[in-house]
Amino acid sequence: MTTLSDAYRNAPLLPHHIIPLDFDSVKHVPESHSWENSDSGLLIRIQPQPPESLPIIDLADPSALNLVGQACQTWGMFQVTNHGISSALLRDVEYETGRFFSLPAKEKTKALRSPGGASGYGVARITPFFNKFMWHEGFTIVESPVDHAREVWPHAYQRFCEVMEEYQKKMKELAERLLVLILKYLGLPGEPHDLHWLPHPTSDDPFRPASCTALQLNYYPSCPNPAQAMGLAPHTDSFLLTILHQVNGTHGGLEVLKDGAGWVRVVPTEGALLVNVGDMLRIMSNDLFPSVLHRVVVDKTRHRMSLAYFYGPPMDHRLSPILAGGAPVRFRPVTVREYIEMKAKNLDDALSRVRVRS
Ligand SMILES: C=C1C[C@]23C[C@H]1CC[C@H]2[C@@]12CCC[C@@](C)(C(=O)O1)[C@H]2[C@@H]3C(=O)O
Ligand SMILES: O=C(O)CCC(=O)C(=O)O
Ligand SMILES: [Fe+2]
Repeated sequence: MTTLSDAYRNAPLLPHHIIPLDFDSVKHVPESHSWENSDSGLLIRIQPQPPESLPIIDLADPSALNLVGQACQTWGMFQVTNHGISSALLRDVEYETGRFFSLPAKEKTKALRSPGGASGYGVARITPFFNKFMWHEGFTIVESPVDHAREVWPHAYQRFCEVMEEYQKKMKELAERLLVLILKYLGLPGEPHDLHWLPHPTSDDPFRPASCTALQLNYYPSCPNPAQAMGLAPHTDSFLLTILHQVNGTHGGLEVLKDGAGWVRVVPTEGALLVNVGDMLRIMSNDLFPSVLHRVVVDKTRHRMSLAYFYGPPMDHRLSPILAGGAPVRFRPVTVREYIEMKAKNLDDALSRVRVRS
């Protein structure tokens, strides 16, 4: 079986593209982290637009299928309520995430991601594509975090692992529930032969191949000069769907690039989870659903945390557009593994490399 690390092995990172700055030790934004006069500096300016609120969809609503489909088509992003994730579990993951990031830098680097690996502590994977560093620390979990958690807490790693594993289990159920709706909306025919990795409504296959998933814990320290810094640089997510939980959601920080309007702030709704379309779903929808560019801005006094769960098909699955009614094909087939490798090497160009030119 191929894993996420196999896909990343061919695009290893340099050490300075793994180890985050010790943010506790700085009083000013260092040159390495100042985007003000860099190519992407223009991007930082906060737009005067009022904050946008994304559609909020109640999953218990009988018309959820259409609402979800419409939101994917217009925004590529929406919020869900009645999502089945208990507030107790959310509180537990928040607590454990905070417990990790509040450790001294020296302790956190014990869980450092290896150069060719996918999991562990470090800067965002997209860092090498920008000439400035982000005001951000991440901890990527692929399946079980036990190996890294043990390095950090040799005797007290269990609670962290239990909570993160339970959260991933619940996230997977939610992601699959959403995908079944979305694929129905796209007009998937009755017996999807090559989609046997999705749960079947009536007969669940015990030999169903494992989907490719990851959980990313994000930490954005407070920043002495937010106008100079970038929390997370503009990117689209790679997998089918991302489900985002914003800790203490009320103050936000996430922004999306909206046609004609520039960067607009997304206001989180308490208790709702945010879902966004990734590149792989864009391919499957034959470009009907946009995978929107988003970024994170930081705050002068408050740090921010978020948990992003990424759900994709199994590594060896061949992605191709689902075509309802003879539309021209916009993307050529590509396996999940190939796409992840392309993205690791080319970032934003990855999608255009699978696009069929007309
Ligand atoms: C399973 C995934 C999805 C990854 C890569 C890998 C683990 C971490 C994810 C993120 C999280 C932060 C933004 C992003 C752009 C990044 O730099 O790392 C994401 C990326 C992607 O969606 O491509
Ligand atoms: O922290 C956020 O709000 C967004 C995180 C994100 O975009 C990601 O992890 O891919
Ligand atoms: Fe993202």
